[in-house]
Formats: sequence, C-alpha cells, structure tokens
Amino acid sequence: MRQEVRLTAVGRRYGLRGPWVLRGVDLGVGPGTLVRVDGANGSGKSTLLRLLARLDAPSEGRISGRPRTAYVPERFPAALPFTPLGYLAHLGAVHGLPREAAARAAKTWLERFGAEAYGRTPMARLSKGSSQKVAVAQALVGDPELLVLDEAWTGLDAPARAELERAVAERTAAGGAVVFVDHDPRRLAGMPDATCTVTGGRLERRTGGHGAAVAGPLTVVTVQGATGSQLPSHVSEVVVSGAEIGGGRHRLVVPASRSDVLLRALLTAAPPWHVVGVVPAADDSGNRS
Ligand SMILES: Nc1ncnc2c1ncn2[C@@H]1O[C@H](COP(=O)(O)OP(=O)(O)OP(=O)(O)O)[C@@H](O)[C@H]1O
Repeated sequence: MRQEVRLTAVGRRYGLRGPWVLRGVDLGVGPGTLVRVDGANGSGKSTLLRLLARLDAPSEGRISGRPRTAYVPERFPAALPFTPLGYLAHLGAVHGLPREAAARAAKTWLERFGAEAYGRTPMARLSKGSSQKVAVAQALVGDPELLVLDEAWTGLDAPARAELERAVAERTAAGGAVVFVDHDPRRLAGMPDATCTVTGGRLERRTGGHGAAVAGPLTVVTVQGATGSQLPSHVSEVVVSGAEIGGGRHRLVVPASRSDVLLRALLTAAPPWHVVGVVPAADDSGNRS
C-alpha cells in the first residue's frame, strides 16, 4: 500500500433529509496499520466501513487514497451461481492474476480455510459457515492493499477464525492495512494500532493496543524531508514519540517491532523521506530534544 486512505470531515446520511449517521469524521488509515472499529448496534460502523472501501460515497466531506481494496460484507450473498473454485479464480483474474495463478490462489485460500472439499459444490448449496469461508477467501485472493472486514469472523469455525487472524497479520506485515469490526472484544486483542468508536455520529479514536511492543526494545529513526514537508499523518500512529531537531530533520522513536512499518510509510511518501539513521534506542547518543 503506497498511500493512506483519508477521510476528511466526512458525513453520511441516507436520503436528503435523513438523520446524519456519521458527521465530521476524520480518519487516516496508513500502510501496515490495523484499525478496529467498534460502537453500539446501529451506530454506523458498517456505514464507515463501506465508505473506507469506497463502496459508498460520503454525503459531505472528502475521501482520498485508492488502494486496491477488498471487503467482506456483514451479509455475503451466498446464492451466487458459481462454485467456490470458479468464483475465486474469476475474482483472482479480475484482480489481474494470470488464469493459472488465479486458479492456484483460489485453491490455496480454500485450503487455508478448510473449504477445499466443497470447492466444486454450487455456492447456493453451501452451509452458512462454508459460504462465510468463501466470503473471506474472495477478499484475500487478490492480495488487497486495504482489507475491510465487517464481522468477517462470524460463522467461521475455530480453525478458520484462527486462519483469518493469521491472514490479517500477514497483510499488515506486508505493508497492507486492515480495518475490521467484530462483536468479540477479544478479536485480535492487543494488535490494533488504533481503535475507533462510532458514537453519536462521531468517531473517537484511541491509539494503541501495542502495550507489549512499546514495552519492548525501541528504535530511533532519524529522517530528513524536503523543506517544509510534513510527516505523513499516520506516522503519529506508529511512533512512541517524535521531535523536529532542526534543518528539516525529525527524530522518531518507534517500537523496534514497528520500525519496518514506519520506514515503509516514510519511503513511500510523496516525496519520499531520506532516512539518515536507524539505531537501537540504547545506542542513540545525540539529537535528543
Ligand atoms: N442503505 C441504508 N439506507 C437507509 N438507512 C441505512 C442504510 N444503511 C444503514 N442505514 C441506517 O444507518 C444507521 C447505521 O447503520 P450501520 O449498519 O452503519 O450501523 P452498524 O453500527 O454497522 O450496525 P450493526 O452493529 O447493527 O451492524 C442505522 O440507523 C441504519 O438503519
């Protein structure tokens, strides 16, 4: 993922005079980040996810950034006139994979979710749990840069739930972003870079969930930008602290486990940032501010 997706002053209401479901929402989702969205029933979580996935447009405000996006809806249309293998291979091809690679990816994802036995069964005949496996596989088959999951774990058996958690970790480690809603507060506990709560049409954002990582070793990254350039906004979601140290240089302290995410964000910014130094915090001798 090269660029963040950013919602700026976004509002959404259904119908010209309908009540505002979301209003004044500002949210940036950067490369390599995992964001949890929570909130009461009917608060607007799915609305926010559909906006992020660009399946819906805001009534006001702006959305920027167009990563390759995949979405698992809360309700997957199970009765599609395909077999899982045919459907996934077709989607792989739509995502630009050559025919054989698409067929291989389809098979691999069905195997990962324990659904290979019914790869050739018409989808309309699948159980709810089995069609949910196809729903998550269809989102992963094209290696999306942004993965949006609306209650995607619901209906999966335990091994498939664990596999989806692994797939999420793989996506973020590869520099992709994942935004998810799940009714189980333990889902991916401790992993999200931020949790956003939809309440009264507004979004309250809490950074963190990386307690263990922050308690671990820290890395100091010194970077230099072009005159007057601003750090990409999602950098603040990864670093523990940051300070400008003069001459366009910034000294950023980041959990060592997240330094790859920070470096990727800086190097893929437009224009890219020059990395002056990366040292373990214990060896960082100067430039403290
Ligand atoms: N297409 C639509 N047309 C009209 N109203 C809608 C539409 N989609 C959502 N709404 C309304 O917007 C509000 C927020 O719905 P949304 O599905 O985004 O909430 P949610 O937090 O995901 O809910 P849940 O937790 O029940 O899934 C609700 O009042 C809902 O009725």
